[in-house]
Amino acid sequence: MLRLQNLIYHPAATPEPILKSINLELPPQNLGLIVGASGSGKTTILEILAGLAEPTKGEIFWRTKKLSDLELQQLAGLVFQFPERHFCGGTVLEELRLGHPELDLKRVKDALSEVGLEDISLKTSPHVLSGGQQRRLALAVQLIRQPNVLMLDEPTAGLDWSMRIQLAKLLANLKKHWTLLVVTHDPGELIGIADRCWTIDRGDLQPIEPSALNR
Ligand SMILES: Nc1ncnc2c1ncn2[C@@H]1O[C@H](COP(=O)(O)OP(=O)(O)OP(=O)(O)O)[C@@H](O)[C@H]1O
Repeated sequence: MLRLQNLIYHPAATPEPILKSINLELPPQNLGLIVGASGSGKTTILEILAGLAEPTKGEIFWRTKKLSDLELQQLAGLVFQFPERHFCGGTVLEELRLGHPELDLKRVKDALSEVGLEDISLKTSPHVLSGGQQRRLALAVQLIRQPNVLMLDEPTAGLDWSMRIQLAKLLANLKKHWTLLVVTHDPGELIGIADRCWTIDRGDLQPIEPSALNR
């Protein structure tokens, strides 16, 4: 269970807090969906959970353990918006092993098969993959590290309708083994696979029934 307790993020330069005492609980093997407009604070939540920004106040727990920034970096696998823009390996294998040259081939292949890319050659350049395959590879890059929570920032942005459906199916499959937290301004096909939903408006996070997002 991931738990955020009274989390505030208020940089000195901003008149209003960017996150206003937010609370969130996400059980294991659930998909949590945070929906909010541009600038509402979605990416900031993920950056804090990935240990990339320090909250002003509040606590983050995994099960009963309160986590430090360093522990957060190990907890979370963050897939940025448009992750394919950040690929820097010359091949799929290099991309998966970036920062982890010791990872054995079995682990590489397991990560690829988790995202349905078991048939691609490890020598392929990430840049020649289709848009949908690139998103899958970006997920595998995080999954290979076996994070406790896989976090995705606008995972369906820039994908066409059929690729969005395929990605939603993949995420529904992944949550059988992993805990997922997704943030988006455009929930669409993600609503149907979400177990818990929240809306965020100017840093104010509130729970909402997934069915209410469809209205
Ligand atoms: N360290 C910071 N200092 C000042 N302002 C910040 C800081 N971090 C974030 N902000 C501001 O907080 C607001 C929320 O940003 P955030 O990126 O979390 O929003 P978002 O909901 O992810 O929007 P988008 O989808 O457009 O990225 C924005 O107005 C942003 O400029």
